[in-house]
Amino acid sequence: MKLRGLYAITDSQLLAGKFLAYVEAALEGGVSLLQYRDKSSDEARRLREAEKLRELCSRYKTQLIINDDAELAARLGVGVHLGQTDGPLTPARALLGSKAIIGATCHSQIELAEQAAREGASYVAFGRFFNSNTKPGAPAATVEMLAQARTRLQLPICVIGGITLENAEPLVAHGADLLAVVHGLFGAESTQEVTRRARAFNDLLRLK
Ligand SMILES: Cc1ncc(COP(=O)(O)OP(=O)(O)O)c(N)n1
Ligand SMILES: Cc1ncsc1CCOP(=O)(O)O
Ligand SMILES: [Mg+2]
Repeated sequence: MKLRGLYAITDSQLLAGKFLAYVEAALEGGVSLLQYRDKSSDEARRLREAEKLRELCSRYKTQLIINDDAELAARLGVGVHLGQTDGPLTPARALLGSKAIIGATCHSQIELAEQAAREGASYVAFGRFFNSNTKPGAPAATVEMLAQARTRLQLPICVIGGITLENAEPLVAHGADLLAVVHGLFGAESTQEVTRRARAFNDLLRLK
């Protein structure tokens, strides 16, 4: 099945004290991929939280992806997202097997995406497209580059960086399959608003 839809990404600071409630609210609204993104080095906590997310995801039939850490993904039997400095794709594919979802950060470079495709990525991610509070220093990408990438790549294309319900439409129109969102989803004031936003992202992608 082609990867398409809302790609919710967790943020430890933003979700402090409401982590599982907000994640479940998003899943309730419809999430295709959920990424566990925790940049801390507390491995025990990371394992504990990732296990909880795996349980929640299996209830909602959502695919769990671990950021940065192919070993943790292998331990849990889930997918992984790797940036340009998070280790090579080929050994990750060998470790996780042919069915695992493996994503690759390609910033704004189509050549990186073509290489990731050759090395077995399941999707490629471009961005940031807009200003991002979560990762302000990420290299910028443009809609023009996205349109060009769409003509050159067969793999599902994920877009990331400052995406909200107000600015996502041109990205979908220019070929994005997956909308990866932190603040635009989890920055909401209530669980009800998280669910509403998730549904609205799915409407934008014409999935529901
Ligand atoms: C879906 C998705 N796209 C891009 C990234 C960024 O990955 P990376 O460049 O490795 O940066 P960190 O997220 O690890 O800080 C991502 N995590 N997910
Ligand atoms: C991890 C990452 N990589 C590029 S931008 C970004 C952060 C996305 O978060 P937000 O949706 O809050 O901008
Ligand atoms: Mg990374």
